[in-house]
Amino acid sequence: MSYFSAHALSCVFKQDSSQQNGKTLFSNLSLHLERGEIVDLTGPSGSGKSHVLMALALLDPHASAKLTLEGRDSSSFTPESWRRNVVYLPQRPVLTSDTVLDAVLLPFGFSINRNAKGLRPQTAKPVAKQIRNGLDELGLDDVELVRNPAMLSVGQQARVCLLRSLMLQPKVLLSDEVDAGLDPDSSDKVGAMLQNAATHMGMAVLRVRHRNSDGRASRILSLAHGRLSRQEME
Ligand SMILES: Nc1ncnc2c1ncn2[C@@H]1O[C@H](COP(=O)(O)OP(=O)(O)OP(=O)(O)O)[C@@H](O)[C@H]1O
Repeated sequence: MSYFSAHALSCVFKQDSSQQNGKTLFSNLSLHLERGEIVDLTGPSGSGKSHVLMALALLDPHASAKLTLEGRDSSSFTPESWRRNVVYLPQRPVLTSDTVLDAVLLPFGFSINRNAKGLRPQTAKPVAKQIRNGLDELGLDDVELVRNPAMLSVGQQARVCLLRSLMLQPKVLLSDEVDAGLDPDSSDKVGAMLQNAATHMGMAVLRVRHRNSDGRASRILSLAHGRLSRQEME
């Protein structure tokens, strides 16, 4: 039994209200991820990689699939609890909070800014320290916790979003080109942090990447013309 599996993974854009004559982006794909495994997903632009990831997180209304996590069918989860376990990290960073700190804490439903209500100071300090350390590890040591995320570059925002996703400690992380616009050193830091999460937390990571292999993935899958195939490792 695989840690995470997808069968009959399909994405069809319906053209009319009768739900007939749709455009099929992909159909009947299968994939699996083992605990603590990093797998890369490559393929031409527009081949549907993002839609695969969104389908796995039950975020794509055009997609259908039979999904299991640790042997449990996705239908036995609420969509919310599935998405707490299977987190999609989108290609375009979305940070709406006023500070980097609040942006990272947003999914936890609390704030430790000046008007903090929900978190006791003895909890707030270690969490802020953990976020600080995470940002430093990702090469964001010059980004203050009080900085407005809108003032960050896209590559910086992407790494803040990555840290936020990792702090949720999902069982599966679906990472959509998080290192796309980064220099090689920053990209390596992102890879190292994902590897750390896989090794020490057992997180299964599926990464959409256009870069050359960084040696961290155990398998590389390629999506092209609606088909998923395993690529030879270099
Ligand atoms: N409503 C729609 N109707 C028909 N086709 C659509 C629709 N929405 C998206 N598509 C198609 O889906 C594809 C985009 O898929 P996706 O964004 O998953 O690709 P990708 O492989 O992640 O691309 P990239 O590498 O450029 O990010 C495109 O081919 C686009 O034409």
